[in-house]
Amino acid sequence: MTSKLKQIHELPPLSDPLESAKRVAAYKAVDENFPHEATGEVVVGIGSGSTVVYAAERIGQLPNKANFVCIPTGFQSQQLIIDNGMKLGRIEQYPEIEIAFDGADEVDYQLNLIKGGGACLFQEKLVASSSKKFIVVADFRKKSPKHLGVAWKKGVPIEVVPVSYARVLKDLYKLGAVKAIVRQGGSAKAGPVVTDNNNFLIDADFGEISNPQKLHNDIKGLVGVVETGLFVNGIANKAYFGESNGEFTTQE
Ligand SMILES: O=C(CO)[C@H](O)[C@H](O)COP(=O)(O)O
Repeated sequence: MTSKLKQIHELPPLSDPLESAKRVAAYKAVDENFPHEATGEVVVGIGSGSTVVYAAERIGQLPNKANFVCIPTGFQSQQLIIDNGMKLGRIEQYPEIEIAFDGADEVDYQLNLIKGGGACLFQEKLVASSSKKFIVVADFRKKSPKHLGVAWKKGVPIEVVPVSYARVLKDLYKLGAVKAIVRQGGSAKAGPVVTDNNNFLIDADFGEISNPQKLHNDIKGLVGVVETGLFVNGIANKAYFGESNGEFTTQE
């Protein structure tokens, strides 16, 4: 069925080269991993952010898209599914997902990720950890030369129950954070960002993270923490990176 689709090299480049990099990563990830020939129902996870927009666009171009049930990771992703004419499902109905596509803020050499720059980390982790195959789509800026905390300098996003934020901030400093702040809405909203789950987000900078699994476990053990943006322990199967020269690279 892929042969009926326009191939990526047949498409005109986008005006912003960074957008072209995101598109090539996402289209290639879908083309090479999506079960195109499936005739029965396929449950697909759709992540959040600006790169996964192109993955949803590509899946929406498939002629058998009526067979797919797409599980969102938040409000933006729900809109993406609807806008691309795909069937929307809920994780409560489909707790087992065949394949999920999502972006990342940083990817290390072992395919550990920092996610949550778009404030959707909890549902993103729920969907990714419920998927048999989890494919990351990103542009070249997201690759870390080695550890997490090198390319992404804004800190590890952590979703917390609102009433616990002050306590968690103190505890994060005890765990070694050099800076921890409650994410603010800025000019778009006075006060903190409120997630799709009605929680707050803390961004905690731990510098270069040599043991992301341990850091995740330590943060997850704090009272008030719902989830961390450290995606570790082999959760991601493969990453596609759009490069600045219009090509793509992979890591698995
Ligand atoms: O984790 C995320 C949202 O919570 C995004 O996937 C991450 O921020 C990457 O976004 P983009 O593709 O726009 O760079």
